[in-house]
Amino acid sequence: MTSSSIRSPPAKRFKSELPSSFTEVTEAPVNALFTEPSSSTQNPTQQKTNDKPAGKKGRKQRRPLPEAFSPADVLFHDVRDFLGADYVTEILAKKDGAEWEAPGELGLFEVVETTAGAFTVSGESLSLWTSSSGKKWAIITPFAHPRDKIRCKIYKHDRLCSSADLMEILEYSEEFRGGEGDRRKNPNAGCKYFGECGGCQLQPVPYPLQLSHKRRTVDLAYKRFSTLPSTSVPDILPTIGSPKQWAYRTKITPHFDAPPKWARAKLAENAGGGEEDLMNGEQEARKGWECRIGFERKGKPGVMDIEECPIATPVLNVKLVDERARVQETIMSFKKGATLLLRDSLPNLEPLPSSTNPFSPSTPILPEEAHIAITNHRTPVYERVGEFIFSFAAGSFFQNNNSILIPLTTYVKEAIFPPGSTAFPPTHLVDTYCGSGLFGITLSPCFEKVAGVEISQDSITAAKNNAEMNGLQDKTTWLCGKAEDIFGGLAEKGFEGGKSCVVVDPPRKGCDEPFLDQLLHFKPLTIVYVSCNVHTQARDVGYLVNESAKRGGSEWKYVLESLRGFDLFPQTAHVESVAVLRLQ
Ligand SMILES: C[S@@+](CC[C@H](N)C(=O)[O-])C[C@H]1O[C@@H](n2cnc3c(N)ncnc32)[C@H](O)[C@@H]1O
Repeated sequence: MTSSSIRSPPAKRFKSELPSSFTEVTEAPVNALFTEPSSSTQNPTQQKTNDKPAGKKGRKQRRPLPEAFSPADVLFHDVRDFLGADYVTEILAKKDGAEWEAPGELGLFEVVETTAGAFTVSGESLSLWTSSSGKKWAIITPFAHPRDKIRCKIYKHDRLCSSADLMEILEYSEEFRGGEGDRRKNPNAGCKYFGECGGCQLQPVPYPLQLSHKRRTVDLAYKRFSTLPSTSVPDILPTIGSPKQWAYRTKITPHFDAPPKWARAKLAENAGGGEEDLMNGEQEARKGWECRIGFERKGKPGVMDIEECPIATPVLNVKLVDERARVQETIMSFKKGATLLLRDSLPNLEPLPSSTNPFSPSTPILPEEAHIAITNHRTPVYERVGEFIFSFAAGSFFQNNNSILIPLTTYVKEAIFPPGSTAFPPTHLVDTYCGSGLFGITLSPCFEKVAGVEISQDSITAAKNNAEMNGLQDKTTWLCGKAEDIFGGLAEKGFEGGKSCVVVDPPRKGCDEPFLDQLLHFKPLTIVYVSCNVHTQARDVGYLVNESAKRGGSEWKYVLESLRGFDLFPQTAHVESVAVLRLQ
């Protein structure tokens, strides 16, 4: 794999420039930084002359292949590209299980010194190990970056690769360090849990390079999973950065484990006594283990104790102190672990906007300090996106980075109505997988009619309520039902493909074929597909483009006009991808 996997300069086809509301953060120039395997590594003390499998002699390891489009599948593609597709194809063709067998020299719990050569899509490092007989193998180590010289310890073998724990960075690569979260630069920067917490893989990476990484992710996803020829995939446009790169996350869900069984048994021993016995018993039962409240450890079981999360909004971190104290105090009453919910909200609106007294866009924007944190799943949360107000139950879906929602929704609007276009503009919008109506409501000023479709009745109720709070009850329709069988229901409400645009924003698993088939049958003028999983998006977009070419013959087809990532999740490896398809 080489740097040519990212094409530049950016596409010319989608003329729309960034809306004025964008805080543009320029990407770092994309070069070989991410991808070149550096020189291969052999631990000199471990060199042997043959490739006996590291597992039991002769035993074939039969392991299930990862589910298509899953993180494990994406990782396997990273490994394949890193080792060389031809080399991997050759190994897989042998059908003797060789792809599962780590070189004998690379035993479990081996400590290896190596130089990281590439970045996986999920932000881990890949190093190349070549055995003395020439077998190539990848070592995956989190929290290291391309060109870092590292010491790591192998803990698991997998197909053509091994996973390792990072023990030490012997020499830092300069390109991938020096971001705001690099604690070498400033010991108080970023997060003190970086290197252990599974949440943010990219913290030390300068932000422009984070954006380049996400652009590369979109590019790779379409190469790997869309089945489209390169001529049908436009150059990936630069990733749009998040206005806030820290303190942006409006929802966090820390977990905690229940006390160990033996501790609860100790407590039970004293249950029959008086109050003093009970207190002493509880003190005893609390000894010898720690109540940890936080997030999962990377690559290890169990929860890490985390007092503060620097990507969460300030009000959530303040509330986290109280929530942690509450759990620590009552932990002995828990038989099972649990997950806390902390959600950032505007304070209750008074009077509550309604269809007769809708939210006024001139309402002053409240400062950060006025926000509150909600912890009950059912309590309504209020969030403002530009001139619109949204309310939804704290436990239901809403995008987690409010700071980028105006750029995102403005971009979708401008993709539907490209400046200077002479094409017939859509008058109707169908917001599929609409949640509480984010796209339908924010884009409503551009349309005569808007319909939202959603599987969750609670979200549809919220969407209807949001339409009313914004005075949009007359031009909007919200339908609960599976998106898989919805376009028929819209026809009677005056929605025809020939005057409509469809926004598609499914969950991570993407759309299923019945939905995509109905979408093709509906034949809207424009489809804007927004996704937090670019791999399933690439699959679905490939299906739409390929099937439309088959079904439309020489009459019509969908063309993938533009592709771009939005950074809804700074410091993490996740990207939100927006694909624009136009009917031709
Ligand atoms: C990624 S969220 C997007 C929500 C909304 N567009 C937003 O940005 O706030 C995906 C939504 O799809 C809904 N959903 C999941 N499966 C669905 C299906 N088969 N049909 C319709 N909606 C579905 C979920 O309830 C969820 O609200």
